[in-house]
Amino acid sequence: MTDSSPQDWNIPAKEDSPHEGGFRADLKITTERGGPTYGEMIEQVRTFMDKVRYACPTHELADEVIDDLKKLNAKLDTMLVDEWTSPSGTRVDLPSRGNITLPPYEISAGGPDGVDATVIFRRFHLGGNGVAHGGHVAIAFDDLGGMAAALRIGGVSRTGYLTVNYRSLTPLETPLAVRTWVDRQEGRKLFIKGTIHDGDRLCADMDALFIALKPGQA
Ligand SMILES: CCCCCCCC(=O)SCCNC(=O)CCNC(=O)[C@H](O)C(C)(C)COP(=O)(O)OP(=O)(O)OC[C@H]1O[C@@H](n2cnc3c(N)ncnc32)[C@H](O)[C@@H]1OP(=O)(O)O
Repeated sequence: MTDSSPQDWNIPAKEDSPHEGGFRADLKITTERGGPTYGEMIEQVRTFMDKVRYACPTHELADEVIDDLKKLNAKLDTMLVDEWTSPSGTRVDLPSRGNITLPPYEISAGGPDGVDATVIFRRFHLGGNGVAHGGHVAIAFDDLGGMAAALRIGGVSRTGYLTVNYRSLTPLETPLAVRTWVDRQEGRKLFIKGTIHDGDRLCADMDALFIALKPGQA
């Protein structure tokens, strides 16, 4: 935590926050929270992060940006809610459900047989030499692999392990085809596979284990 605005991030859930265990048990889907321009707000933050990644500000400009950001942070401080009622992660109408921490993806098909999505790694997902950081590739697989597991079992699971094979370079700012699916299930264990393609070229594939949470499990 920086400077003068200490923040208790562990804001307790309210009584009507429908959660149980490690993830929300009763996923109340709404596209209302955060208002009609929430997606544009998230997009502006992503664009800002793109600029930050490549900008070399003067001392004066850095100070100006710091002042502006302090004002914005103070504005958001007035509206912080617990994680269960934050729109980030539940806005199914937005790329990556409005979750700012994820590379933006859009789902084209999803069900018990798997998930098809298009992901775009942004400029701020740069690893080096103009291509995506491998960790960000793994994040895309983790979320979309978890989604394939969730759609199979109709409940939540946590990642046990996740192996990524980086087969070729993963470009930035390019729509990439992601597919994740349940390869097999043994009780609570869901063995998930996934691929990311740039056109016909395989960029990476995934082999993961997700474990369905028991009721109330953290
Ligand atoms: C739609 C949105 C999707 C979002 C998806 C995001 C998913 C995430 O990122 S989750 C965050 C990262 N993951 C974590 O933090 C998980 C941390 N670990 C845990 O909480 C626990 O270890 C947990 C819940 C995974 C499993 O614990 P528990 O419920 O006690 O199960 P446990 O009895 O140990 O294991 C169940 C089975 O899985 C096996 N198993 C567990 N972990 C592993 C592993 N890493 N490798 C291989 N097998 C494993 C066990 O051997 C056991 O097998 P069997 O039934 O054949 O004996």
